[in-house]
Amino acid sequence: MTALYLASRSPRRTELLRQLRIDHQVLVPPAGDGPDEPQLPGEPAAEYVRRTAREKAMRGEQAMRDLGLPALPVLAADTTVILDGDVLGKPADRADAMRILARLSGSAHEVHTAVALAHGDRLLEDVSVTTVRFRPLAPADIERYCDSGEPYDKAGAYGIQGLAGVFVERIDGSFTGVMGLPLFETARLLAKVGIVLP
Ligand SMILES: Cc1cn([C@H]2C[C@H](O)[C@@H](COP(=O)(O)OP(=O)(O)OP(=O)(O)O)O2)c(=O)[nH]c1=O
Repeated sequence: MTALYLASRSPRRTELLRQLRIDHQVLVPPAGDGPDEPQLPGEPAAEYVRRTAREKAMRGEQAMRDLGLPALPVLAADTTVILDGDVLGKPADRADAMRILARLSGSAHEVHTAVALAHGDRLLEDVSVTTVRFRPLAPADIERYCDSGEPYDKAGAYGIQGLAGVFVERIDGSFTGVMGLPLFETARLLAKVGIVLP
């Protein structure tokens, strides 16, 4: 039986929720809804990621009502890579991916994944913050990685779960959070609306 709606186009989020064996239905607002809200002037990166996750959950809940679907909790998340206070989002193109990866090379960055759960008049949220340290990347590493096609739909132009795993010297935090849905925080939110894991 469907326990919740996942308001996300991210295949990683579906996969991670499946790992918890939670029956869910993907519910994305109609195409043409546009990209995520841009960062507001002066808005700190850490607040931006939380707000974006809340807005995704609220848009999902609106879509549930508009479609006349049975009322269930709506889960959404947003993942952002932060370096020196700058938000490194999804790369616009290859040159952008190369520029982002060059910035990540040989240093540590933070990955924030905010999770929001809308249910009735409640909007619950949590955030996972992970520090990821990259080894120094040679220009040839960056070229090859961009050729793989992996950077393009991912915040910070990399996926820890794929080829970029070899760039990661260490992480301090949540692997699933870096991938897009922190399972510890997600399970804790789901418990608050009575969804227990098998
Ligand atoms: C850093 C990192 C990000 N990512 C992905 C997770 C997210 O899908 C994406 C960040 O973009 P998001 O804007 O958080 O999510 P999305 O646009 O893919 O999906 P939706 O808004 O519909 O929920 O980057 C990885 O898969 N691995 C990683 O290591």
